Amino acid sequence: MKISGPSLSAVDRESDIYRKLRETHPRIAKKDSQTWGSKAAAEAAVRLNWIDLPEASQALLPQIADLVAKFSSHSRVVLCGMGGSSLGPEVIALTYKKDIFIFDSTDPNYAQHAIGSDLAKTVVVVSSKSGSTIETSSQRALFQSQFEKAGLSPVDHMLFVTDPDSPLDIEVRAGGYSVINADPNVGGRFSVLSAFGLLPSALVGAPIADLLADARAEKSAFLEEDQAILDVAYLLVTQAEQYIAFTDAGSTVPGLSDWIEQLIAESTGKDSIGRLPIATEDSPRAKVGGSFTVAYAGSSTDLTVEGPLGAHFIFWEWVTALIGAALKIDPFNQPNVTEAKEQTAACLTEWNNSVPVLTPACSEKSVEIFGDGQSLKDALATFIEDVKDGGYIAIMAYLDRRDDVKIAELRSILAEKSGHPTSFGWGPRFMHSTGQFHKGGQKNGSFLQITGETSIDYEIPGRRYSLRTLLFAQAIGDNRALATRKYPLLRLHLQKRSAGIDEILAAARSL
Ligand SMILES: O=P(O)(O)OC[C@H]1O[C@H](O)[C@H](O)[C@@H](O)[C@@H]1O
Repeated sequence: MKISGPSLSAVDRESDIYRKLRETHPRIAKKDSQTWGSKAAAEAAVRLNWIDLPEASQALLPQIADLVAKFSSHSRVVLCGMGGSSLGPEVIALTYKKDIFIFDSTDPNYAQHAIGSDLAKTVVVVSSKSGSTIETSSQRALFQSQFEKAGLSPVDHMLFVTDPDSPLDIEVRAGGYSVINADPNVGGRFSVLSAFGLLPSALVGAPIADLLADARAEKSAFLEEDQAILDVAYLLVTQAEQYIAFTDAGSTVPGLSDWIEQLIAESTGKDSIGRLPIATEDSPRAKVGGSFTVAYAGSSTDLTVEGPLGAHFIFWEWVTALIGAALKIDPFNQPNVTEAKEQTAACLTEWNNSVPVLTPACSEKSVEIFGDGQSLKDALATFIEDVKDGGYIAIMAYLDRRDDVKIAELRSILAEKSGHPTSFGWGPRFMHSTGQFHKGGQKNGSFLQITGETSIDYEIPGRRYSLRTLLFAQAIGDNRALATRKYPLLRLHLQKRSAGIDEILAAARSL
C-alpha cells in the first residue's frame, strides 16, 4: 500500500501511542484475544479469523465456482443483506464495473426495483451471518413469495450465505436450497474476504482470486514492514479527534468509503470516544468542519492511501483493530445496533403492526415538519443553530436510493451552511454503519430524519406487518432511541417524494 500526504510529517514514531501500536501489531497477527483488554477478550476470541481469510478463503474457490456454474443461466443478480453482508460485494462490483442490485433497504419503492420485471432471469443471494437480521429475513420472505407468485421455484432462484447452524442455515438446507457457510469466527463487518464478499462478487464475474491474492500480498508486506500501516493508524488516532472524511473522487476503488464507513463507525463508535467516518463527494467538500481527510488517489487530502481493492480490505480491517487497541475499545461488538432493533420491535407492538396517524407540528407544501420551526426554512435554520460546538449533523433518508438519490445533495449543502461535518445515510442501511456511532460515539450529533410516503407496499409473508410499516417502525424506533438522549432531532416527512425533496433542497440552499 502506498501512503502519502502532508499529515505524515505529524507522525511521531517515538510517542507512547506509536509504541502501543507497534506492540499491538504482532499481537493481532498472532490472534491474541487479550489485545483489546480483558473485557473484550471473550468476543475477540470468536471474532479474529478475518486475519486468516486472505489465505484461508482460497479453499472456498472451488465451491464458489460450482455455485456460479449452477446459477450461470441467470443474468441478473440481487443481493439481500445489510451492513458487512452487502457493502463488501457493493464496492467489489463497483470497482470491477459489474452489475449487482444491492437490496439493503425496507423501503417498498426500492423493493419494487429489487424485484424488477424479469424474475425468471433473476438469482437472489440472501446473505446473513446471524440469519436473524429483520431487513434480510423480510427481503428473503418477499422474494420467496414473488418467485412463487410468478410460477417459479424459489430453490432454483435463491441461494444463501450464512454461518453454519444458524437458524437460517438449518431451515434453508432442509428446504433444499443451495447454501455456502462462512467462517463463524469472523464478524459481519470484517467478512468481505469470506463467502459473504466472495460469492455474490463471483456471481457477477468479479475476479475474486485476484482480490485474495492482493490481500495476501498486502498482509505479507505489512507484516514484514510495519511503518505504513502503523503511520495510518497513528494519524487516525491522533490527528482526527472525531471526524475522518473519506472521498472516492478520482479513485480506482469507488464505493470503498461506504465500506470503510461501516467498518470504522461500528467498530469504534462506542464508549463516547470513536472516530466518525464521513463519505464525501470530493476533497474540498471533505475538509468542511475540519475533518481529517483521506483519499485513495491524488494529493489534495491530508492522507492518500493507494493500492488494489483486496489490499485495501485487509489493510483497513487491520488499521481498525489497531485503532481499537489505541483507543482501548472493543472493536468487535456493536451494543447500540441492538438498541435500535429493540425500539423498532417496540413500535411494531405498540402500533399493533400498522403505522398510526402521526401528526406533524406543522406542514409546508409537500413536507410535514416533526420538530421546531414554523416553516421548512425556519426548521432547518433552528436545527443548524442547535448543532453543538465541535458537533456533527447526521442526515438519515429512509427513501429510495435510486429514485430519490437527489436528496443526497443535502449533505454538502448543510455541511457548507452549518460549517459542521455532515454525514448522509440511507435508512435503514446506515443503522448497520454510522447508526452505532450516533448512539455510542461522542455525544454531539444533531439528527435529521427524512421519511416519505410510499407509492406501493408489500406484505411480508410470515409477518403481521408490511414493508412500509417496518420501514416506519425503524425510523420512529431510531428517532426514539435518539430522543431519549435529548439530541437535536428533526424529522421531515415527504407527502410527495419528488416535490418534497426539491422543496427541502431549495429551503436548505436559501439558508
Ligand atoms: O449478516 P447479519 O447477521 O445479517 O448482520 C448484518 C450486520 O448487522 C450488524 O450491523 C452487525 O454489526 C454487522 O457487522 C453486520 O454486518
